[in-house]
Amino acid sequence: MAETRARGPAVDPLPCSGCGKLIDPLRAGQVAIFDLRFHYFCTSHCRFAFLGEPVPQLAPLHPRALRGDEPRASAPSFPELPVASPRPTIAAAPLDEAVRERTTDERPSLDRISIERVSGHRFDPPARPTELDAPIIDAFPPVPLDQSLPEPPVVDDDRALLEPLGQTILDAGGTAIVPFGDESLRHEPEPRDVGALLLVLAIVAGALAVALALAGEATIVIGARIVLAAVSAGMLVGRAATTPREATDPHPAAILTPVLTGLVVAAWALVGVDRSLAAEAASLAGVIATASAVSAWLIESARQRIAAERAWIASVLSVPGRRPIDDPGAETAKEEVWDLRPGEQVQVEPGEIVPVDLTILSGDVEVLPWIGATTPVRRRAGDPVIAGSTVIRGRLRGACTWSGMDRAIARVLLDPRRRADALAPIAHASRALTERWAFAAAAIGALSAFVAGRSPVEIAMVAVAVLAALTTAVTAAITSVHVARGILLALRRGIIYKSADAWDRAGRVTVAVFCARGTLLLGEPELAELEATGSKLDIEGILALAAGAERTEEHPVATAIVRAARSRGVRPDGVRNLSSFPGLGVTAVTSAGEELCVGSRALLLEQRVSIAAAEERIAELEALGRTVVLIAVGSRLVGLIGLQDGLRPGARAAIQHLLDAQIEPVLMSGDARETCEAIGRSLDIDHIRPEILPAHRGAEVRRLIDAGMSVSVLGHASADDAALAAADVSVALGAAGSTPGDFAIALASDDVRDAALSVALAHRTRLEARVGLSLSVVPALLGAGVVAVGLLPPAYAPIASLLGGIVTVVHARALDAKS
Ligand SMILES: Nc1ncnc2c1ncn2[C@@H]1O[C@H](COP(=O)(O)OP(=O)(O)OP(=O)(O)O)[C@@H](O)[C@H]1O
Ligand SMILES: [Zn+2]
Repeated sequence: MAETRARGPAVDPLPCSGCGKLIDPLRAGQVAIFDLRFHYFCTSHCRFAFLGEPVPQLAPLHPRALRGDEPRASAPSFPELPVASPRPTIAAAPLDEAVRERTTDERPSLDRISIERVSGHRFDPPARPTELDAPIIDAFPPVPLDQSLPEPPVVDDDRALLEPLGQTILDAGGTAIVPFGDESLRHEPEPRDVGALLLVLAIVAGALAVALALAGEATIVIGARIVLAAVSAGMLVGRAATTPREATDPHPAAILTPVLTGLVVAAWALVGVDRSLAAEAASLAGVIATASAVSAWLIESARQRIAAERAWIASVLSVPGRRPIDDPGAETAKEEVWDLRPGEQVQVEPGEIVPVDLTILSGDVEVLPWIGATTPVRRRAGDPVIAGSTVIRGRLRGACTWSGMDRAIARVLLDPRRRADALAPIAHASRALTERWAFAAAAIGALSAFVAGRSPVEIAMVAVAVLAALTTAVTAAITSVHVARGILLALRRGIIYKSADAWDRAGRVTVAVFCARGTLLLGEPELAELEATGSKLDIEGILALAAGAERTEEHPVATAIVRAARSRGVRPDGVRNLSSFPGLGVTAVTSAGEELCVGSRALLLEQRVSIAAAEERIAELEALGRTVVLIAVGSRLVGLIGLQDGLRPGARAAIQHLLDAQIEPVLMSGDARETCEAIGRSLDIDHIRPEILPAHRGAEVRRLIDAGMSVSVLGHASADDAALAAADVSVALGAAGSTPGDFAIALASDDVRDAALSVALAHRTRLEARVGLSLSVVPALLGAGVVAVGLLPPAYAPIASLLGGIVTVVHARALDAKS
């Protein structure tokens, strides 16, 4: 499935709102929201045509000039011509200057995309502790969850546009722009419009059917009410038949069944002798139809914002790619292409959006690493970059890893077959509730009415009322609204869930294990202490031996020691017979022929070196959070080195996010217990797993899982692979877009806060989804119960359910407003 549909999200073509020509909505040149509806246009011309506004003085648009591949000097006849970047450019707030610099000779252009991002929260570059003895302090105060999310795109229905979202796709030829083409298609109403109209009619007719109860109980009145209810039902059937079904909608039959059976029961009651029962049945039919229509309208309004944001992201992702040309002297790459596939090479120029997930092959670039990111980061060869990132500086050449619907962002957000809001277990469960369990509840209601000895018509009314109360559009789809919001909130931080299931598991995590080095710690320790423990060697001699032993090692500890020797002008000793013990240290033979051992206490104990003399000092340093490396020559301890690693920015905030979500943070490290405890104290982590050898990390994680916990592991691909692979939920920093990892959650950033947020957010949204479902189901169940035991007439069940639906949607929209 690696290379399905490389052309990007596949969507049915829609007519351009300006000229009517059929276009792919995801590649529309311009997208705008008017009157709460999306409009797609081939070009800005079409947009002006649609708005009935004059086209600004762009004069004869010359496609070649528009493409910007002709030097400005050679187009003197179009002095006012805005030179459009051939592809969308996202100007992010903090980088405005960078982009402006590049385009100073360009006037603000209509065709150039420019989505202003409101910069909510900015990350500053990680601060390195300068003082070696600096205490472990967090460079950043905890960021409250709510505050840390950047602002969403502005969706304004007041003709202030969600400014042009796509970019004109121009033919290379000369006649690409057809400003006013086929007018005949222009006012063709869209299915969604028809659906909205039918809903309004259904509500009006249904409400009339109920209101006419005031006109008494004459057969003719009851008959008229049933007819009105039938009209209302007809509108709902018509809407179901004409409006395309959302992936998160329940089967229309489930929603329509109570509406239609309500009518049948009313008609049945009408032929009976009991006039007031017939009136009640007519009311019930009217209430059900009205409630059903209102519920459909409510859910539409609840998902309006996420739908807009989703469409916005889809449109940003719809950019063409470019294959690099092999002639290195050439200025620009070849034609724009839509069919990039995994493995192919891609070239992205500064200012352009990355069209596919890729791994950088060459180029040292600065990018905004995801859609909506506000802080540029540096990426080099070997780093993954996801589609939707914007290259700020430097030309990027990469190998496509995922394209089309397989792109990291598209997978759970846009692909109808993988959308998390349709497939998440909780969304599935609420649809199943309306599609199946509601029928069981109706049967139970009918049974209790039967036991109470009520008439067949009454029994049928109770059954229909219970069914109608539980099968509402709000109940069926509200959880998917919450899930979608969670996915979108996460995307705004570059957090990518692999699947609906991964999101769900993340929401159930109880323990978050940090692979300490590089995740909570900077992974760049500095030499803080260098001490001799005997009189055999001076400190320079000790450092020379240690550096000699470590000079071929790649461990951060080794790098720190070699670096310290170099900066002090100490020449590493020419040691031989190096052998390295992962997670412990190294042994060797000194140039003088003595046995040398550089490493942790565990290594020295294994080599039968007594460390009793220095025990106290070691404990002292470890209590400060130092990694203590011991040096022994000829089985005697000669010296020790204290290394100080700093906390990564945001480490404390990351822990706070977890604690807030009631997830227990665990520090897993190869370091000594005392050291880990010191780090744990400074971060508020109680649960420490120290002195775990690299080879044992997977087993350690499995042990936690066996103890009944749901474990996520937060770490880096390759460095922490063993632990990540064993986790219930693996969270890989900086891995979004890369191929090899099969992580439940991949981050586009390298920020440990985002790693913590990825599980905390899933927790929070999962909880919100459950609250939403309860708000909708509990009143419905109460109403159904009251009606089933005969305390109130049957119509009260759908009414209670409708009130619940209103509260549910108010809750969802309040959360929207907050996020
Ligand atoms: N090359 C080395 N030289 C000296 N000591 C080493 C070396 N490699 C490991 N050690 C010692 O073993 C300990 C454990 O190392 P390991 O690589 O397992 O974890 P770590 O560096 O502490 O990272 P983490 O905190 O992520 O587990 C180190 O703290 C250090 O004391
Ligand atoms: Zn058009």
